[in-house]
Amino acid sequence: MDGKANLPVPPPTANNLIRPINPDTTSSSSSSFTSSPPGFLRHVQAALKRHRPLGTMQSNIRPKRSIVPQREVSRSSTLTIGPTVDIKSQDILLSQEDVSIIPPSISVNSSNAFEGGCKPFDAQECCPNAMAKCKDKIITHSLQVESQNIEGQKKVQFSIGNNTTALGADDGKATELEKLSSHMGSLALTEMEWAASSHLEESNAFYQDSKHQSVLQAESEVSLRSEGGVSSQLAKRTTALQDHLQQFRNFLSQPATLSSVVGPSCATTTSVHSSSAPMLNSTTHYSHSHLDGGSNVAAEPLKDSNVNSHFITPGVVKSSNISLKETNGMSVDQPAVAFQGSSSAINAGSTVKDSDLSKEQQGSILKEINISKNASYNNDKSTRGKESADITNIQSQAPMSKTSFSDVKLESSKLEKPEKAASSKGASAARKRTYDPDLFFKVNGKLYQRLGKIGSGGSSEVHKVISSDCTIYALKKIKLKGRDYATAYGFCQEIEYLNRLKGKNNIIQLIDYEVTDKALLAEVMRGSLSNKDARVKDDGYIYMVLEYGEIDLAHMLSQKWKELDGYDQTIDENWLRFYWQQILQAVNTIHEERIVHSDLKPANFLLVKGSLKLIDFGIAKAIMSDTTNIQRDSQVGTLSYMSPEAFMCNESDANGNIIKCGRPSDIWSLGCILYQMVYGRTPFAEYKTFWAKFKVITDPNYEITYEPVSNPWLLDLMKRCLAWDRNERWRIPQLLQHPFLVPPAPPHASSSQDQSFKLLQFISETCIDDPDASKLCCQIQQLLGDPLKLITPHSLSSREQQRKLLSQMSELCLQLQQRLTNTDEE
Ligand SMILES: Nc1ncnc2c1ncn2[C@@H]1O[C@H](COP(=O)(O)OP(=O)(O)OP(=O)(O)O)[C@@H](O)[C@H]1O
Repeated sequence: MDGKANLPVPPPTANNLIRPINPDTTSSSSSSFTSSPPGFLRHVQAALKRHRPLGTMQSNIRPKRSIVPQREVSRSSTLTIGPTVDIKSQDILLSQEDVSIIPPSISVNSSNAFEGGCKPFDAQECCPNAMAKCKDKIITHSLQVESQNIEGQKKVQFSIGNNTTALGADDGKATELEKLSSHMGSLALTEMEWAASSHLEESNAFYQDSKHQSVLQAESEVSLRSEGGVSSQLAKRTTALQDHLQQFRNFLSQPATLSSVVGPSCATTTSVHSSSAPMLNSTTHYSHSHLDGGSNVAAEPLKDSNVNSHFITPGVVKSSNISLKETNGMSVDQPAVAFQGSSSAINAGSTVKDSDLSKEQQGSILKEINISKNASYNNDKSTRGKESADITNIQSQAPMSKTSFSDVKLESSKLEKPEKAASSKGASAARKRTYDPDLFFKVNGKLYQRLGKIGSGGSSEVHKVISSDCTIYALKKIKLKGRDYATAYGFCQEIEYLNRLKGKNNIIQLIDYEVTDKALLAEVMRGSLSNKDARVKDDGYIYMVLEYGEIDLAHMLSQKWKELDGYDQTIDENWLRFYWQQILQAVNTIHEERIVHSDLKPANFLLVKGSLKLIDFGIAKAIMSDTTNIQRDSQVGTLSYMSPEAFMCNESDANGNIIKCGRPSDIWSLGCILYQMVYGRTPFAEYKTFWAKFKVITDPNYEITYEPVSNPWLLDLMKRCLAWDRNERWRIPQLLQHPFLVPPAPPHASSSQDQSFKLLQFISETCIDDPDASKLCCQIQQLLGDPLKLITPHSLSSREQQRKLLSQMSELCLQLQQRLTNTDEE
């Protein structure tokens, strides 16, 4: 679904003064753009308000403040685009289940979904085109409550079209706007400031006034300079701005993936060319915008403002690395280049004159772009070498379609060289690359912008983040400080397991990780731990960047039960089969790798692109090669899903043997999950406290209650998993072949088989309520009807194989006979 196309268009009102969008410059649907002017007018007004000392336009624009409420527009947009999940009710259900040990996992709710400060569409602002690509992704992936979507959507609209429409909206203010365009550089920044201040209003916990003011001040300075008021103080006074620029620059300066720069999916971008009257250019071809931008710079540097406010994250003005992308895009000559609109920040920067400027103004378009970059970042020479490296790097990946551009690229490299030298000379001015930890996580040098907290487990917090190539990930952060080394070691092991399970489809994929305590990690990787009892003193963290899951099974189940509520229905068997099979396959994958998960529960199965994947190997253990069980230092798992042996781990059984946990312990947990899928509650849900649960689960004579279900195989399946004696529990390969998942094939038509099946059919009909007998009938039927399932066609001719099959058959017949005798006696 094209989220943009679904944005509602507000009815035209007297106040909604929208200049028609020039069709020449707008190639995509304009519906989304027309919805944004009011927001942008507010935005322009805010910008102008801050420019009071520079002009007198405020009074002209003030009346516009009352225009169409943005939020209403946004709200309806959200409703058409994003599926919402009633998190609260699910949480309630979960909390019933995990009463004593682990709280429900996904705690996305209105209060915490964006805890951490940054709202999802900050990312849109950082990299609008790539965000256009992943806008839907964000919306559909989000488990955000409506109010958050509203905020986010508002920003979508803002970033899509508000600049243009707002600038074009008010004919009456054209003169002022033209005047204003001479301050476009500052306006661009002021718009950014608006965005920042808007964030400030909306999430003031994260953007302090002081920071904002410093951006504001620096921006004003830049605009003053753009009027010719160049002064040597500028360098100093723009420092605050540079800091903010630097933060986002760091974010964008990470190696960009090719797709983020040139992918056709980055097709929606907006730029406003003030010099040719405010226009909207939604699917702007790069070459076009590039030429525009370039010529504007040359002719009227002060007017050249490809005004675009995308490149603001709250409190952070985007940096000139945007221009790197632009440069890259230029060499690619692809339509719709990501970051095309970035020239606002760049060109705003270009109004700042420095010694390089006059030389470069004479040069090619590329040179002009470099001017912008150089001007914006003149003070940041220490990082410029890196920038140019980035350029080269990105360009080397980009397909070249025009020779002229290749020349430009070379020229670009040449231009960079003297600056590299200058940068090394200017090392004293070098500033440390910084980033705001409230807004970003840094993992192995890569920045990930926070989008909100997804949930927190017993030991970690998990955040939704976006990378510089606009991919959404989950970032799990585990604090090590204060933990004993053994526990910290366990956390590191999760990394080891996830590395081992890389490429396995049904296991969540680890994208990147960092253990800040390198010594600890080294020990884990070596498989040794010398300092077991000591506590981690340093402020160490483990960061894990993971594939992002949209929803977990716990929430899916609770949704499913909510749907069925009041209809007196049981859960759809095919739905159950579909997901149960995926659950089994995921657990089979780790069991084959000799890993026992030990904390299987619905919350640890995540839906990623339609498939269930297993997460959270925090307490998983590897099975030693000489055993099938593992010994644990402590009780583990989530109470409602814990096996009897997990409760009694390391104790002695009746025969004096040490009780260990192994794969069967996971099978028990799977039984509890299946039970919950069938009945909507776990088998011991009625026992609320730890001790009550402990008592019944560890009692071998306790009978689990199974309400009648229409399919006896389903009942049988649950019992196979929830056998108290761990040796009686089925293993996953058997479970995958259980008749519930693999229903017996109907009898073949051949007459000889017919006869044998008739006998079996007759027997199975008489013991329909006896799953054991039915299963035996089914196995005999399979053996008779399709022995090749068990052996190869070639081996069927071998006498030995035939004897084996016959003995298998007689064994099954004997068991069936015995079973029928037993039921008669009962
Ligand atoms: N890759 C992911 N994508 C989306 N959400 C995730 C992801 N990983 C974890 N989560 C969410 O965060 C919650 C906590 O994560 P996880 O279970 O890994 O942490 P934990 O501290 O080990 O938790 P637990 O208390 O279960 O031991 C999960 O239940 C899940 O809702």
